Parts: sequence; C-alpha cells; structure tokens
Amino acid sequence: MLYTITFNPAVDLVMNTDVIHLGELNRVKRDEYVAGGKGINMSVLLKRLGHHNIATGFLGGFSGDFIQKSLKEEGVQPEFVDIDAITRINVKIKADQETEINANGPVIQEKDIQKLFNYFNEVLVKGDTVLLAGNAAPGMTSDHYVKVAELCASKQVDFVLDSNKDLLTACLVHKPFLIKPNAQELSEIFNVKVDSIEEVIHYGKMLQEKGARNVIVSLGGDGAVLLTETGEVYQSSVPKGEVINSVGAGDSMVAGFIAKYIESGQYEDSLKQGAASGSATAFSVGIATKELIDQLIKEIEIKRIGG
Ligand SMILES: Nc1ncnc2c1ncn2[C@@H]1O[C@H](COP(=O)(O)OP(=O)(O)OP(=O)(O)O)[C@@H](O)[C@H]1O
Ligand SMILES: O=P(O)(O)OC[C@@]1(O)O[C@H](CO)[C@@H](O)[C@@H]1O
Repeated sequence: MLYTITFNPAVDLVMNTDVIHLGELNRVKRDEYVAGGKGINMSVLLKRLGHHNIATGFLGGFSGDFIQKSLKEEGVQPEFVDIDAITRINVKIKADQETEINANGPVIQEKDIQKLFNYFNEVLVKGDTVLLAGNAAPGMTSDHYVKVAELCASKQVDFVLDSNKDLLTACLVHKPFLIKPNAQELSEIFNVKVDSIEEVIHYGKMLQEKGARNVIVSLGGDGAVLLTETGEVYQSSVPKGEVINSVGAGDSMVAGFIAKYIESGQYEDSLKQGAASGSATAFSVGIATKELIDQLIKEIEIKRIGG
C-alpha cells in the first residue's frame, strides 16, 4: 500500500491578481480553495496517475472537513487523526511574483501523535511505501520524523521524505529510499551557495554518503537532477508552458516519480514522469491532471550526465 503523511495540512487559498500593493486594500481577480499540504498534494497526484493510496496526518475543524471532502472526491482514502483544532489556511498570491503566506497551524497533542504512530505500527507491511512531506506541526519535533523513518526501516517499507534541512538530515541514517531537496534546501543543508550542476551533483552525492538511497535535486524552471543508488546521474529538461502557480510542483515531481518507479523500477522513465508532473502542476491551478502530464512527458528530455 502507498501512504502519505502530512503532519500540518492546509487549505491553500490561491489568489490571482496583477499586482499587490502592500499597505493598501487589494482586490483579487480570481480566488480558489484547494486542499493542500505536501503529502496531500502527493496523494492527489498519485491517485490521478492511477495509484490508490491512503492519506494520513492530522485534520480538524471546517478546513479539515473541506480537505477530507476534497480527498474523497479525488478517490484518495483519508485516514487522518481527528484533532480538536482548526487545520490552517495558507495564502498563495499569484501576482507579478508568487508570494506564499503559510500559517503555523494548530498545536498537535502528544496523544494524537501517538494515535498516528499506533496506526502505522499496525498497518505497515514489507513492500509498502510511505511518503512523508512538509514541515512539522507545532508540538512536533525532528524526533517524530526520525520515528517514522525508523519504523519504515524496521518494517522494510520504502520511505520517501521531502522536508526541510533539519528534519531531512535527521532521518538520513535510516536510509530513505528517496529525498527531494530543492537547490535552496541543498544550499542550506551544506551552508554553501549551490549554483552549478557540478555542485548539485557534488552535494547530492554527499547526501547519499549520509544515507539517502536516491536523491532528486529540483531546480524549479531549470529542471532537476537525479542521483540513483546504482550510481547514475540524470538531468531532466522542462517543457514550454505558462506558469500559473508553481505551488506543489515539487510534491508532484516526487509523486510522479514514485508512481512510475512502482510500475517499472526504471529510473529514466520515473524521472521523466516526475519532471512532467512538476511542470504540469506549475502550469495549473492546484495539482496537475493526468492528461496534462501525459502531454508534457513527450517534451521532456532525460540526459545521463554521470555514472
Ligand atoms: N517554472 C517552471 N517551469 C517549468 N517547470 C517547472 C517550473 N517550476 C517547477 N517546475 C518543475 O517542477 C519541478 C519541481 O519544482 P521546484 O524545484 O520548484 O520544487 P519545490 O521547490 O519543491 O516546489 P514546491 O515547494 O512549490 O512544491 C522542477 O524540477 C521542474 O521539473
Ligand atoms: O509549511 P509546509 O508544510 O512546508 O508547506 C505547506 C505548503 O506550502 O506546501 C504545499 C506546496 O508544496 C502547499 O500545498 C502547502 O500550503
């Protein structure tokens, strides 16, 4: 079974306008509410690509109800711990630039965290895949991420992790199947400015030395680099298109990659589908459709650049 975990989900309120004037009343041209949070975005994309999956984490209040309903409409199975608090709303402004305002989200009580761990302890079996994505909710620490990584390792479950510097590095010793830092996160991890492909490869390999089995470094509009556990390095191109809202592009890339890897075990095809999924989401409001992903796949080139 495929599971996603979002500790701090969000309703993304996407506002489209031409320009934002700080300190003034701004009226937008168009607004949409989308179920969000990194693991949730992955669940939606996995399902659209034909992979049944279970979305987990913590949800509460009217915003939590909205997310549950949206997931059910997508055909994703929600198995969230119900909390006595309101799931956050994150504001995503698409004007001449993209601006994101992410709320803190509710504090998660230890008893609720325990409920989620008990659930995973019971359901996980060898061969499952768990995708843990997004930041910690208030009340949670890197220890909770490490506990998930440890549990997956002990049950021979593939663990996919997309999170920030400290949460990501804390889990490497448990050998995640895949991590996906972007260039900025890679720079933060090593406290350097990574701006060439050679540097991406160098620091990506260092993450493998620390335990990551496969590493994708995503580079926004410049594509991505994949370092595989079998030693090859691949680079993906980006297709042409109009960027509507790049929120969730990274999540889509991970989900698109995993969907194809589960089907084929083939790295080049998986990177191609991951790259198409990332770009397709950047060219959409919310998460991409399968139709657009299939269309963009034809335009993406994968180049072997190492190994
Ligand atoms: N402007 C863009 N044009 C075309 N493709 C894009 C663009 N932005 C992202 N992509 C595709 O999506 C992939 C992931 O994007 P990005 O590197 O922005 O991830 P991220 O920083 O994790 O994003 P987010 O946190 O918003 O999900 C890129 O590697 C690329 O293939
Ligand atoms: O605060 P986090 O957990 O880092 O990120 C949350 C978030 O910005 O990530 C997704 C896009 O990747 C959005 O749907 C959501 O609002």
